[in-house]
Amino acid sequence: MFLRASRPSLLRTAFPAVRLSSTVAKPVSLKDRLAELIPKEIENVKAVRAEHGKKAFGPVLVDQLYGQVLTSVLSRLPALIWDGSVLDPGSSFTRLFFLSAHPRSPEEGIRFRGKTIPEIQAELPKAPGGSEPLPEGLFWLLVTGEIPTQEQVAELSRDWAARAAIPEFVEEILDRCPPTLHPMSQFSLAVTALNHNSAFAKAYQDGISKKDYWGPTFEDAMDLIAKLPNIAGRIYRNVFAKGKLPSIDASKDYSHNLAALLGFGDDPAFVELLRLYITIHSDHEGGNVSAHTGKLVGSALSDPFLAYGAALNGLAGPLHGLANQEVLIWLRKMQSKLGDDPSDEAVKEYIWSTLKAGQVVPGYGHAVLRKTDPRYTAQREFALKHLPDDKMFKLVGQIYNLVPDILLEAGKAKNPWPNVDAHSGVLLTHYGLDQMSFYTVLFGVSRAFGVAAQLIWDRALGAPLERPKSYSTAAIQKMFAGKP
Ligand SMILES: CC(=O)SCCNC(=O)CCNC(=O)[C@H](O)C(C)(C)COP(=O)(O)OP(=O)(O)OC[C@H]1O[C@@H](n2cnc3c(N)ncnc32)[C@H](O)[C@@H]1OP(=O)(O)O
Ligand SMILES: O=C([O-])CC(=O)C(=O)O
Repeated sequence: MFLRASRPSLLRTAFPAVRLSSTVAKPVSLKDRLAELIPKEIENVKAVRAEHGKKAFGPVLVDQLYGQVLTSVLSRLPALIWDGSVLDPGSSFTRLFFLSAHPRSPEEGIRFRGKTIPEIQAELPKAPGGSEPLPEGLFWLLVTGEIPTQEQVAELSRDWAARAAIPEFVEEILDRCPPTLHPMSQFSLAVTALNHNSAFAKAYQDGISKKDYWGPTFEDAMDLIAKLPNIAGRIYRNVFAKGKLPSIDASKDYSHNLAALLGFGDDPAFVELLRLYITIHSDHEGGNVSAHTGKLVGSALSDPFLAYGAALNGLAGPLHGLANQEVLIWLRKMQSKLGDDPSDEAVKEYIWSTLKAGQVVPGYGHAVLRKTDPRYTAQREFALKHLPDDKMFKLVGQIYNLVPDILLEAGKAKNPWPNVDAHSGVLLTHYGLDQMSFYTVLFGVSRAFGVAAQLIWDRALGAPLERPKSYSTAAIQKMFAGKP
């Protein structure tokens, strides 16, 4: 709301804090003042980028600090150590520093400790009668760099089952959440509250030496992973009124227990899907929002529960993990508008209408990948094997044939190909888990594996506090003023 200074004396009496000039209106509300300042600052930033954008600032260009030109600096600058997984070793560095001298790398996608998804599918231990890898084996691989034996994996299943119970007060927190509170907010609340029993926080208070940090961090990391199925199951049953939570079965693997807690334990195909799902969503090197947040918060020696609670809040954003929910909402809207069997022309028009409305096509594009996400391909192969005739699966395939050309024609997205989130919801929906606001919780259960593995190593190797330098636009202007 703006006050006109037409009657200065009256205004001064009623609003003494308002500074008046005889001619200019001054907003009294902070938001109104901000609304005035924003367009001016947008112009100012444009001018700074036009004048100084191509000037080198350390290893980067000024423009890259603001992002979007050439490529956002943060997704290219080697800045983090992350041991569990890497997207195309070497190529990002090459592209940042030797852009013109080297051909563009194809960015083939994730490797867990050097192994591609098909390789881990072949090499990691399976459940009796199962054909998908057990996430227990993936965690062993992330932590040690080694493929575990069947016995080692069985021991992890038993250990996690033994640690699975959550404190009563955490159950109460969840039971008191309104069902309208998003499942990811409930998830983050519960994980943060687990810090109550953190072995690391206690050991730190008791004066543990730096060289011993990794021990209690390991215990917390194991507790964190072990307790997630009970938290996820409780949220699912509370929010969607799905009845009483069963107990953990110590003779079953992690994914089987998670499926049972959600009410799908009797469906072997769903259990297999969860094994694949948790394995492939676990880790995507260190710079993605959730993993990086976990590492950043952990660098302050916040315990693994606090660090992972923070990571979950990042995963809950629609440009990151929540995109799997957004994909399903988008597909459902498309189906309700165009019917079950739409023509390519109708689908194209729907995709264009999304872009023209200033929205992103969910499930497409990526900050680092430059081709179809191999996690998308793994899920597509699962669908071809288990649900080839599913209508929504067919729609996902149809969209795959149309979106990349449209994104290329629109001319903004650097990667027109699908990411992991373009496919996951369709698989879950097929088995009856069609409450899309819950999907990112499952992603969160899985991502804990990667973040926890790295937190253990960060404490073992004495990783430093993370504190990047930042600059204001005014500082940039001052620094480069008058310089060619
Ligand atoms: C597990 C995961 O986190 S995977 C990613 C999940 N997220 C999604 O699927 C959401 C849709 N995708 C996107 O929004 C983006 O591709 C991201 C967030 C994944 C990557 O973002 P960026 O690294 O900034 O991508 P990029 O450099 O290609 O962006 C350049 C422009 O293209 C646009 N763009 C990128 N992807 C898309 C898309 N799928 N639909 C429409 N526009 C897009 C960006 O919004 C940006 O526009 P702007 O210049 O107006 O700001
Ligand atoms: O790597 C990224 O930025 C996003 C992503 O795909 C993930 O975290 O799984």
